Amino acid sequence: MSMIEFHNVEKYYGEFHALHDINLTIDSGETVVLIGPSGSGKSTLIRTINGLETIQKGQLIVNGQDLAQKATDMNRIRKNVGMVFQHFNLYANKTILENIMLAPRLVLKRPEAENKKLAMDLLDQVGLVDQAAKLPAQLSGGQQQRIAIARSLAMKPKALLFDEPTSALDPEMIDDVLNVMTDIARDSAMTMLVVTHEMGFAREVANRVIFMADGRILEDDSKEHFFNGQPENERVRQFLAKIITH
Ligand SMILES: Nc1ncnc2c1ncn2[C@@H]1O[C@H](COP(=O)(O)OP(=O)(O)OP(=O)(O)O)[C@@H](O)[C@H]1O
Repeated sequence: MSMIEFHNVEKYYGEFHALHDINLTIDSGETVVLIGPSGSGKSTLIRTINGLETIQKGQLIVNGQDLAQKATDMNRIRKNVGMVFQHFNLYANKTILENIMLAPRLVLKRPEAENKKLAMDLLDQVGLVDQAAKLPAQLSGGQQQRIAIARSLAMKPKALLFDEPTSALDPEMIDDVLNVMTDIARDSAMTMLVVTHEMGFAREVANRVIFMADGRILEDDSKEHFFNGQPENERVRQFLAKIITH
């Protein structure tokens, strides 16, 4: 079953044409990595999926709902589709535990004891159970990002979108975050769409790799073909040669 479907989608920022004729289907349970040069539209594409950006043309269906229809309830979409941002976006004045418990309490009305138990289990899963009472600023960037992931998981979403989750981190913290993401990709049935420059992660866990440039999808391929075969497109080959030698 498909979780996300783009049909001939076009996106403009004023006059600027940011997404050109996007056609893309992501099935439930797939892990898809989205790569491409800076400014190619990766963030824009991912942000349209939970309505943070609107599209001007075409059709975008998420979890069976057409985002262009007025009757579509964006809150329901966001309940089912979580997002992890580059800069964590934790609530600065709330404890780590509260950060995780807040949305399930307010949106899902999950009973308090059950909510707390799930939050503690998730803290355990991301290796930070001893940090529950702290404030976000008392944690490292890598720890904050793992909390942001736990917070998204607390909503039990069907899909998780990651927008460059490790680009703001010091190098020594990147693996801790990627390991958490790898475990989710392997152990859960969740759909994951990940914008990242971490090719090791893509090689290890992606089912598919998508390459964008200038607002267009130039390549949409199985991981095996993408890394082992020769991508058809010259720009994709150049991009790969550059990042892999770095
Ligand atoms: N709110 C906005 N208003 C106008 N233009 C925008 C806006 N957001 C993005 N853009 C433009 O759209 C294009 C695509 O941006 P986007 O952030 O989606 O690219 P990206 O591939 O995610 O880049 P990066 O890897 O640098 O984050 C860029 O040219 C950018 O300047």
